[in-house]
Parts: sequence; C-alpha cells; structure tokens
Amino acid sequence: MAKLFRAVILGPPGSGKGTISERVASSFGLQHLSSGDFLRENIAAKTEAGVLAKTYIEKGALVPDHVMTRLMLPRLVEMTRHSWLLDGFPRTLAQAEALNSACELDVVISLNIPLETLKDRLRHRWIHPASGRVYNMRFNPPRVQGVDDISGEPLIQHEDDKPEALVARLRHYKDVAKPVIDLYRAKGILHMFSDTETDRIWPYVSSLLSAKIPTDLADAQRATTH
Ligand SMILES: Nc1nc2c(ncn2[C@@H]2O[C@H](COP(=O)(O)OP(=O)(O)OP(=O)(O)O)[C@@H](O)[C@H]2O)c(=O)[nH]1
Ligand SMILES: Nc1ccn([C@H]2C[C@H](O)[C@@H](COP(=O)(O)OP(=O)(O)O)O2)c(=O)n1
Repeated sequence: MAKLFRAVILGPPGSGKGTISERVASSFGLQHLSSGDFLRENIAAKTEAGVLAKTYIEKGALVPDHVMTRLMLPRLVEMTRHSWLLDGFPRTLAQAEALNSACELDVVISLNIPLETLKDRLRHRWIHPASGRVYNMRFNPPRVQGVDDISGEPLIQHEDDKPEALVARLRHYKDVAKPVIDLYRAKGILHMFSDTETDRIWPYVSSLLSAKIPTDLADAQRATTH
C-alpha cells in the first residue's frame, strides 16, 4: 500500500485555510479535518469537550491544549488509514508536540495574509452551520443572499468573526503561531505562502502537493473520494 500522506495547513483566522483545504481535498483526495468545524460539531452535540470549548470560543480565546489534543488525536486515529490534511490544528507548540508524538507530517503549509485582508474577508464571511459550507459576499457569494446554495437553509456569521472578537483572535494567533512555524521550519517541512488572494496562492500549493504526493497515492485517493 502506498505510503499515506499527512499535511497540516496553518494560518490566522480568515487566511483561507478552509478554502484551500477544500480544493486540496477535491484535487488530491486527502481527507480534510477542520478543527474549527469539528469543535462546532462537538458544541452542537453538547459533548463534554464541546461544552467546555464553547466557553472559550465565545470569548474569542483558544481552547486549552489538553482539550484540543484530547479531541483531535482520537479523531486522527479513526483516520489512520487515510491521507489527510489537518486545518486549524495544531495551533500551539504544545498541540504540535502532541501531534508530532502521534504521527509524522510530510508537509506544513503556512498562509501569511495581511491583517486588513483578514478583517475584510471575515466581515463578509457567511457559513451554513450544518454543512460547514463557507461563502463570502465578495469572493464566493451564495446564489441567494443569506441562503445556502444546496440546502436552502439560512446562512449565519460566526460570533468569533465579529470585529470585537476577531481582534483578540488575531493578536493571540500571532503569539502562539510563531513557535509552531519555527518548529516545522526547523524540521524542513514548512512551506510559507503570502498573498492577498487565494486564487493566486492556489497554483503554488497545488504544484507543491503534486510534487510531494506520490501519483499512485493521489490517484488511489481520488478514486475513493469521488
Ligand atoms: N475576497 C476574498 N475572500 C476570500 C479569499 N479566499 C477565501 N476568502 C473568503 O474569506 C473567508 C475566510 O476564508 P476561510 O477559508 O474560511 O479561512 P480560514 O482560514 O479557514 O478561516 P478560519 O476557519 O476562521 O480559520 C471566507 O468567507 C472565504 O470564502 C480571497 O482570495 N479573496
Ligand atoms: N486548535 C484550535 C482550533 C480552533 N480553536 C477555536 C478558536 C477558534 O476561533 C474557533 C473556531 O476555529 P476556526 O478554525 O473555525 O477559527 P479560526 O481559525 O480561529 O478563524 O475554535 C482553538 O481554540 N484551537
């Protein structure tokens, strides 16, 4: 069986991790695990981790490392037979070290997007909570404003996307992300991308993964996910 491929995408809120992850999943057949979506599923399901995480997210704070690690690592064990792309985890050095003890990563993609671009994007982000589908009134608007294209259900904006919560998240992101980025740079697996447009970053991400993911593995995974 071809060696499985493990990747992480890092970036501040609104940097396009989810947007690029969806393109990676459909182009290369990797399973996309968004820590934010997984947290929101747990919050909606009122699991023990979800109830605890909610108290932090509502304040625009990060969920404690032990809660995130205890939530994410078992989920990765369930995905052990798949190649995957992890989005939004690890977020801190402690989470990165816990992940590194559980598995070896092949590539870490880090998105470096200007602050004003992030604020503008999240101001216009609308989400369909049940599916996690993401829209943007400027970048990829729904056919009908405020309505999910597929289900017809209402779109919402995340509380923590609101400017007052966002500033706290962006400031905090910078503090905690640096040691994680330094760790993966030291491991020689970090690939940094800077731009204000996802459509300009995507071709570089795509060619990086085309070079890194063995063709037979990508073909096999595309076959299983389509
Ligand atoms: N204008 C514009 N909007 C974009 C671009 N790329 C993504 N977006 C939108 O910006 C918002 C943030 O993109 P996401 O992919 O959700 O970013 P993220 O890094 O996953 O965000 P978090 O889940 O908050 O960490 C969404 O509404 C996207 O549709 C872009 O190149 N230009
Ligand atoms: N490793 C993680 C991932 C998400 N969180 C919390 C904090 C985030 O604002 C919310 C939502 O995650 P999501 O990835 O959707 O949000 P941002 O990347 O921060 O924009 O979950 C966390 O505390 N630790």
